[in-house]
Amino acid sequence: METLTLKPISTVQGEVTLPGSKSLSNRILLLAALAEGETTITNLLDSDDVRHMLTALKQLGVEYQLADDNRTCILKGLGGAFNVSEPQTLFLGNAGTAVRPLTAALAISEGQFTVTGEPRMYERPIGDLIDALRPLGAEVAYLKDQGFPPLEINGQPLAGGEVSIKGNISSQYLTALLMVAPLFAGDTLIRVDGELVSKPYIDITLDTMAKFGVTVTNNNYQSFAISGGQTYQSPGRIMVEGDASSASYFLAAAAIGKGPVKVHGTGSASIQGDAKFADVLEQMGAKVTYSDMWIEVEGTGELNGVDVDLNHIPDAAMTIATTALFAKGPTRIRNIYNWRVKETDRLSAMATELRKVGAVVEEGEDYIHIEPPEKITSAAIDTYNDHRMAMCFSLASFGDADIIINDPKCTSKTFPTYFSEFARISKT
Ligand SMILES: O=C(O)C1=C[C@@H](OP(=O)(O)O)[C@@H](O)[C@H](O)C1
Ligand SMILES: C=C(OP(=O)(O)O)C(=O)O
Repeated sequence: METLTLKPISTVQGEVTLPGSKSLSNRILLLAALAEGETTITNLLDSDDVRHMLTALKQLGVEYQLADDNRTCILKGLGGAFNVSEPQTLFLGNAGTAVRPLTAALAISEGQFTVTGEPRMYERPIGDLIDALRPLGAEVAYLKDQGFPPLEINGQPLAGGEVSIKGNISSQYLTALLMVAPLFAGDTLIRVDGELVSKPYIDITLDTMAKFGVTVTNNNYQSFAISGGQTYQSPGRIMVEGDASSASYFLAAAAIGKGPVKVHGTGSASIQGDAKFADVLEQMGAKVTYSDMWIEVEGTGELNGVDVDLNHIPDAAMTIATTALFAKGPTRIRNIYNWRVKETDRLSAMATELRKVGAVVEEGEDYIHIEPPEKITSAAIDTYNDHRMAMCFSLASFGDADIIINDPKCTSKTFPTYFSEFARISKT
């Protein structure tokens, strides 16, 4: 196994141009494929999750040209759902933003499809989405465990209607249903059954749909009304915002060290919920400046632990867990049960690895409580094939000890060049 040794650093300083947002890249690619007209997508993320979406679209008959750097894509929309004569097996890795929306899109397309992925994807639930699609007439079968991929889908046009969906495990199921609802023959009313997690991701979905010409009536995230028989319309050109979750590591590093660090590509005008991550750093004591499309953080020399509900920013929330190593007093991150069904069981993985560097950690069913150590212990950090575990633990190198990151290349899911960017702004 490859490892990366991070030598102790004292500060970070500089500017980072963020790679494109994963959440936006995969939404835009799918809607551009379903839309009428040609779309030029710029600042597309070049990473595993997006590559899986691109490969799947090609298999589904979508024509596109990718620039040499994979960041500009000119895509010819189909003007409706997919229509494929040969059965297709789509390998979607561990990309939730590909598996969930594509499953819904395939369910309404003509053809026979098998959705496969990495072993971890077979442990990540999808039953709440299938339970919503089946009453509408979708034919989806589980090929292994009930409620989990791999899936076999016998696609066909659907009529729409009234449908309930659970949103307490992942917002991606609702996102998937919202994205296909305009293509149903008739009107649709989606009712969210119970609690909805990760709400800001629904804003990303609705905003992207609007950019492709479809308006949804959002009744306070409890129900959504969508007219049927619509066709998405290409906006012509569309630029992907910088990834706000990827920004969190650099901003937290500035809060721990001295900074300043300025990230370009996300800011107060961003549609991504994770752009609000810096508010938590501010609450901990950092100085934060927002402009529309950049964020700057400067350390003040004092970081305090916080007790926060971070359900709205589950990905960037992980960055607070390792920032907490350098805060005065304990930090508690609450309402994050669904960390358990992401790239790994992140509550368990985070607790295990934080303990290795000396923190005293309580792992609750849906929270984590972290007492920072007096001094960081040198450790080899396991990353569980989870890009965010690897990126979060780069922050532990602010202690006076070597930090070894096992399998650093797992950042390729969303940020293949992360460690070189981190090294570029690091000062020993
Ligand atoms: O819709 C999206 O783009 C995402 C939604 C979130 O998932 P959940 O809704 O499962 O929390 C987030 O963790 C994931 O990285 C991306
Ligand atoms: C949870 C994540 O990914 P996915 O889109 O696969 O759910 C993530 O990127 O942290």
